[in-house]
Amino acid sequence: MTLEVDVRIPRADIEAAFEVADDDTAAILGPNGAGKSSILGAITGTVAATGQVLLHGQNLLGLPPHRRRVGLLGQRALLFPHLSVLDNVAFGPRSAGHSRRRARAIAGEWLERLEASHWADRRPDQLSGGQQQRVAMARALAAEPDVMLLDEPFAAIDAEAIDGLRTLVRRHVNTTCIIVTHDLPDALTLADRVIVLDEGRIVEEGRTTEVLTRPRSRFAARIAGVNLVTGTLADMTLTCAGTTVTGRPVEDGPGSHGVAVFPPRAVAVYPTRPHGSPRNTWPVEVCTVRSDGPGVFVTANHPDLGEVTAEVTSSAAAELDLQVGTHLWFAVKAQEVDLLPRARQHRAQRRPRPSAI
Ligand SMILES: Nc1ncnc2c1ncn2[C@@H]1O[C@H](COP(=O)(O)OP(=O)(O)OP(=O)(O)O)[C@@H](O)[C@H]1O
Repeated sequence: MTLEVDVRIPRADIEAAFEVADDDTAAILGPNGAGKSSILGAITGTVAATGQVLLHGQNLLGLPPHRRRVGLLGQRALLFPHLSVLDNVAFGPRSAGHSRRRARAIAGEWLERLEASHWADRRPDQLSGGQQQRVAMARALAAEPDVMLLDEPFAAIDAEAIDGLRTLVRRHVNTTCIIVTHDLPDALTLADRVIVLDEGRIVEEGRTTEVLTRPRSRFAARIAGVNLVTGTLADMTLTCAGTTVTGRPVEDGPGSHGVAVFPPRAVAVYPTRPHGSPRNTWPVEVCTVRSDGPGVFVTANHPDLGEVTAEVTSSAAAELDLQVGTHLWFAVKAQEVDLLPRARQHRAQRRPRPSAI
């Protein structure tokens, strides 16, 4: 369902209007205090707002929070400490009017989908933070929300658990969704579109890869400023037109669409083809040269990969003939390249909701 947001939030002078298309995911990015959580609060009903939040043509602002069919997963799991994991997850279906038995059956199914059924009888304090967050995700999804809001859902999770949780979100959050994040991989792997908020106003909005490759706002430039190449993933490669980019192994398997991400400082620049070179060695033609502080950014075109930017020191720049049209070689070590599955491409792999049991 398409979500149309056009709200004013008096507590912090926030005014924002945007739309999230049916079953799309939008990432809201922005500096601390920009108003990201307040906007989610306006949608859930915990923050006072005027204007409208339209879903099925109905203005959610006129409804009490429990009737909005909006699910929220925040930084902390906030499970009910006195209930078992199963009963925590059954809470949503039970509140929606299902019998206790049916609510537990739905909860059991969600726990299985999120690979958490072995904790069904435990209490929340017997689980790690990452495990609790997985249960909280099951609890939110078991209520079958029309819209899912994720407010920095991995911010308090140990680094090694984040990839697994992100994969679960990709597979199982199959409804219109907004994620607030500071993390580039979250935006790239989960969001179709990016909305950048600063001081309560939207300063930039667009398709994720476009905003992150050509950021116009200072904030997007700060978290992006990376090279992104889109293509088809295999275990350790991404193929774009006829060129293969080798990187670190990817979890989400061969055949899916993905993106190779590497920072300009990882790109080495040579006037001729380097010997004993890394796997990723590409002939390019310079299109722009820009100085920024101590670094010089050289953007060059490759016939398959498109524009790639390298950052070199000013002394290295002086030794190279950096004119528009100069032919150079760019080289990037495979361990500097992150391969990530793209947001949209997993829609087909997503499973139906388990309410059909
Ligand atoms: N309960 C509150 N009452 C009044 N003002 C608040 C309240 N909570 C937050 N604010 C103000 O609202 C503004 C936006 O805060 P919000 O938490 O929405 O920003 P954010 O972009 O989510 O920030 P962060 O990334 O730090 O979580 C800030 O100026 C903040 O001081």
